[in-house]
Amino acid sequence: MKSHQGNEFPKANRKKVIAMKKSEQENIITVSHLNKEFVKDGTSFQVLKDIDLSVKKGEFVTIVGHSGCGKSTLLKIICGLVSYQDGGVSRNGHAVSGPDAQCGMVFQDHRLLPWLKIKDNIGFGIRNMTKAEREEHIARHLELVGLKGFENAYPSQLSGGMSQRVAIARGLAGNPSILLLDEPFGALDALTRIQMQKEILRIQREEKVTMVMVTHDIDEAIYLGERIVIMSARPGEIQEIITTDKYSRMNRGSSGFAAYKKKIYEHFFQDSAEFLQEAEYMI
Ligand SMILES: Nc1ncnc2c1ncn2[C@@H]1O[C@H](COP(=O)(O)OP(=O)(O)OP(=O)(O)O)[C@@H](O)[C@H]1O
Repeated sequence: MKSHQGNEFPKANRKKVIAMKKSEQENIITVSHLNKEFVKDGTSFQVLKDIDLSVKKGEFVTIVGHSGCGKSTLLKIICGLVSYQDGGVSRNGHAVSGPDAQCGMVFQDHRLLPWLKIKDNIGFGIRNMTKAEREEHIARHLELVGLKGFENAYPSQLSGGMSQRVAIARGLAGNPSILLLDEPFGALDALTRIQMQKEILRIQREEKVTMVMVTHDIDEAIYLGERIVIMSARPGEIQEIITTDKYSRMNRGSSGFAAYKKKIYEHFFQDSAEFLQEAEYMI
């Protein structure tokens, strides 16, 4: 494998991805034969191995896998925040060469700037707008995430769920065609989390944004994922991609939902049937 550390992106891959893209017009994200190594204490170790993943425009894809299998790294590579060794990554038909406004990202911790009001956190990256346009744009995004009236509040005055709403608004404020979400609801209580899952689907529908979400919550992965990507332990490889149907996915009590759950558990626990039985008994 060719070694490639730092923030440069392999030139050969750019051409390869652009050529490949012409035959796959409908894919807004294309990851092909991606490998990623990190170096720790002078020794390199492989984090991602031969990742092939295409995401269609408007799709909602979820990713599940063991801790440390490289899920966040994969999102950061797609976003252009982290470089890679081999393979190709393209967004909107262009090889990724760094972060840009076409791709927003939301992290588990909201990363709001505590000294800025909510409206200024959302508007932080907005350029090329008049003051009036900017204010209108921010107001629209606050309304989108259900926080109308909170423009002058500070992050410390918001709950965890509200802060994540602001982070989502900020991620969408640059009008990206892709929003990558890295465990965005991981720190929320169960009820707020379910509420946020509904909200993110509504937002995706209204904004027509393609979304890829990493989650540790298998129910969440099923409920949101039109396709669920299951990754192996490090080095992370794609083990299976499950395509879900809307009815089963969105009905948590349905037999279809339970079948998806069983299938996913089987990847992570050898005795999944026993595990599920035990879980039921304990309830
Ligand atoms: N910048 C870095 N330098 C060195 N090693 C890194 C770096 N970023 C991540 N790693 C390592 O790469 C591996 C994958 O990390 P990553 O955060 O992508 O995993 P993950 O699947 O998202 O984990 P989790 O589910 O626990 O968040 C881990 O072993 C991590 O320590």
